[in-house]
Amino acid sequence: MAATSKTPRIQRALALTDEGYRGLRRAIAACTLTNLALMVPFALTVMVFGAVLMRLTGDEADWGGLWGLFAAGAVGLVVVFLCARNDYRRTYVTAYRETEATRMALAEHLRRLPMSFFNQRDLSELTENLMGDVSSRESLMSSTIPQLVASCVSTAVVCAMLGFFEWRLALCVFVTLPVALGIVLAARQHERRLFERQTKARLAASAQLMDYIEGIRDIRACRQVGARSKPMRAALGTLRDLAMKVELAVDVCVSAATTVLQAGVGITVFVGTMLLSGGEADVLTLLMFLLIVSRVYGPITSILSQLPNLLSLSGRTARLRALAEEPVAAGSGDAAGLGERSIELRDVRFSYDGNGDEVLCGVSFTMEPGTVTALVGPSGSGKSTVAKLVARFFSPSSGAICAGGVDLAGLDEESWLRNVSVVFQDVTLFDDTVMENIRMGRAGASDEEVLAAARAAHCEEFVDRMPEGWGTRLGENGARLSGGERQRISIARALLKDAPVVLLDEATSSLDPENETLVQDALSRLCAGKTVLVIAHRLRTVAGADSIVVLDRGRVAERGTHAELMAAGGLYARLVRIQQQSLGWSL
Ligand SMILES: Nc1ncnc2c1ncn2[C@@H]1O[C@H](COP(=O)(O)OP(=O)(O)OP(=O)(O)O)[C@@H](O)[C@H]1O
Repeated sequence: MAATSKTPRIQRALALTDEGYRGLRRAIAACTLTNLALMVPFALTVMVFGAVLMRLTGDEADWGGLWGLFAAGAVGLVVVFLCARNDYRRTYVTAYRETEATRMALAEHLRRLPMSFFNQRDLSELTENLMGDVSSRESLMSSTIPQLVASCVSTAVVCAMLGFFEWRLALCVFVTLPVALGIVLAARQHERRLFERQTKARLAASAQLMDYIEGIRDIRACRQVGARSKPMRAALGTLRDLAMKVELAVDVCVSAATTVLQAGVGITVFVGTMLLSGGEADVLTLLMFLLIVSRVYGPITSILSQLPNLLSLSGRTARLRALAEEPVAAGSGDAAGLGERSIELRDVRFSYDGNGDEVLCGVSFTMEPGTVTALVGPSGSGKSTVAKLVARFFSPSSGAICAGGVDLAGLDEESWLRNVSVVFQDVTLFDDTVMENIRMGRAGASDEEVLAAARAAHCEEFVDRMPEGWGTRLGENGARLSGGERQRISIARALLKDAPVVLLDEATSSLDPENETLVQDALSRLCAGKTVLVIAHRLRTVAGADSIVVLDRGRVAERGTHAELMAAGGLYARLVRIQQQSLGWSL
């Protein structure tokens, strides 16, 4: 969907795919054809009307010709039906297909963006982009743009035909059109600003709603129902006020333009009567013009009422374009085999917002292949951030993380991630079956392999209690699972993936002591012979690590084995002592 310099302007303006742009052109042609075909029955009606009028005024009517006109009318109706069917297929089918293609392309593009992008963007904003903005474009593609262009073409044809009959009356019919258009165009800047404010207010309101719904449990627990609903009420109030302002502005503008346009009827009657009384036009011509005026003003009025929406589309498509053109994560190198080599952090610095406070300030250490490195330190010292950088979810602001001497920044993100199994604190689950949620660890794994991994992670015990066992759907983000059950699913995924690098961030923090012992056993099997980075607050679980790195405020404070660090009597020894005192255990 990303545009190039050769992309036609309209395609770029509407953020269309190549196929969508071709479809839109075909839809416009089909719609124009329908509008022109619709003129045939109308022209025949005028001709029949003329013939009947001749009979009424005493002239000899040509009945044979009249029957011919009726027959042509019947054929015309069939042609109109066929054109309308083709028109429907082209416009609606094209719009719906393009909507689907755009959403899929954007979702796929989002998947390839660096994680830092999601740190700066709200989920509700992205949802609005993918659903609201694309839907608005769909409705304009299906029910506005083709009809608008077709109406302009057919109006121009009618204008030329009328000019051929009687140019002065034709001028009267259309003299008000430029003024009406001018009113709509003059108001567009004001309306565009209002539309933009309305979009911002909608985003703010949906962010407030999402916050409120996600936090409902805590709001109730803290008895904050009234207080927390205030910002949501304010955001919804702003949205309501802006919606009314937009409606009012559009309505006033369209009503004024339509009234000016309709004045053309009065002008046509006035000038027509003058011409008739002066003998410069006959009754038939005047009646024909009045008939036609009523026919052409309908589509023009609908164009005028649709124009404000069309003019507001530019803001929405600009957001779609910006999203589609967001640069994907850099690096394309193949990471095959690098997971089996040593992983080295070289003076890594990192801040989440790119230029704010540094979370890591020059971290350096090496993880040898097949060894366990434990990362410990006070809360907020940057342990999880290191794990995320090794997984390449983010890239260091400076310094480098190298596998086998190759900088991860130059590698294709997905290629590197094939080397890495992660079990993090926050487990993401999908609204799918237990089986498929575990199979995410390795797409294409057989049912037997999935079940073996699940059993090794001790998932069986809670899955057996579920109504449909392994086929039970987990609900949105695994809503029906406890924290410990979610972690066991995550461990099962990692076991199934069986990658050479394993990142464990508080992998057993939500488990009770009995389950923790069982899962530790599964984790030992997962980690055997792998390069492991383990983060755990309970220091006894990392005492056996080959190397322990102690982080403090984004810096490596100490490094060594458990015995060395205890002997050194530094931060690690102090943390161990505090835990011993609070938990009453000893090593
Ligand atoms: N997505 C984020 N955006 C901005 N800042 C973040 C983000 N994630 C973490 N931080 C900040 O980075 C710092 C380090 O966080 P990190 O999660 O790495 O610490 P940690 O040592 O793993 O903490 P804990 O032991 O409590 O899990 C913290 O000050 C935190 O507020």
